[in-house]
Amino acid sequence: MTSLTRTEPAAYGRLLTTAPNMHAFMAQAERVARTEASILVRGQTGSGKELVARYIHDQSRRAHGPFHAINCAALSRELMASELFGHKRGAFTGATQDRIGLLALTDGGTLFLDEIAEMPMDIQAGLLRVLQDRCFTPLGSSEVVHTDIRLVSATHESLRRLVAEGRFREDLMYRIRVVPLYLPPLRERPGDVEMLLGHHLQRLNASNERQVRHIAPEALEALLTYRWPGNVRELDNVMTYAHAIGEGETIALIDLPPELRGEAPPDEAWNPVEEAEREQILALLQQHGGQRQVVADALGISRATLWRRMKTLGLQ
Ligand SMILES: Nc1ncnc2c1ncn2[C@@H]1O[C@H](COP(=O)(O)OP(=O)(O)OP(=O)(O)O)[C@@H](O)[C@H]1O
Repeated sequence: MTSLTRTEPAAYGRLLTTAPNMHAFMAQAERVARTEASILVRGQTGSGKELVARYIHDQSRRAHGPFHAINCAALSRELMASELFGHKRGAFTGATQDRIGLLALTDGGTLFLDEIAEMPMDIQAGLLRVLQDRCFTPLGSSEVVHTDIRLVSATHESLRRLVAEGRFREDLMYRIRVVPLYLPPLRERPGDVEMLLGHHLQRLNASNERQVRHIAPEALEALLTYRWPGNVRELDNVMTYAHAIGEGETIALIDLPPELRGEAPPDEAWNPVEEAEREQILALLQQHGGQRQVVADALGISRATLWRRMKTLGLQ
């Protein structure tokens, strides 16, 4: 069995790494943090872009000012406009009260705009005005509000390509990517997968009954050779799953999700009843440190039935 070697990572705020290219990346982030330049972090999903933005804020002269983050992909056009610019009561149906937007709330601080490529064109125009003239107008108001924000944006897409396709304003692109930073994906950070496996196991051991001490060699091989398209977030989820699903001190290959074992995931046809059952079993496994007998007792079924249900639900 393989016990993970515990390499002490460097911590940049909450971002942990042991990789030389990441130390270089964070040193660069630290240097630009001290300027007022707008920064665009380019990186894959789950690779830590928000942690980088937070670190830049904490290292900047604005560290004592506010830090706010907004994910442009998660909001409708209307909600994004009102989140950012705020609105006056009566500005639209449902606006029953005045609302102060993030652009005003972040005055003197740093605003992190995640997935900026998803920002609709008319909101882009409003943001450009903030960067050029340091002012904006809340929805339904004629008042001009002044604000002093430092912008850190992030995208997993090429803004140049979006500009060429007419989906992103060229003038705004130049304003927000004064300094572009390219965050390496997890698979290009030497040593980080192993370090993060150890880190997450320690965290999971601390909050669960099950105490994992080893990873079986073939499971470790699968974890180290996987491409991690969802980066650190995916690694975190995979370890939470493996910790909940297996038993005893060792994570075995069978405890890993199918994609890590080189298999297609179980039938994707979504079944809400099965989904609810899957969640219930996972929650109980987590709660009882992976002890299947206790989980079977809690569900009022035999251990063999639990095993069969878990197999049907793609949990083993
Ligand atoms: N190097 C790291 N060390 C420890 N935790 C990390 C690291 N990178 C990311 N994480 C964790 O992984 C998760 C995803 O990170 P984060 O939200 O910063 O990624 P992101 O690139 O902004 O994701 P998205 O593109 O989906 O918005 C968070 O829980 C974060 O704490």
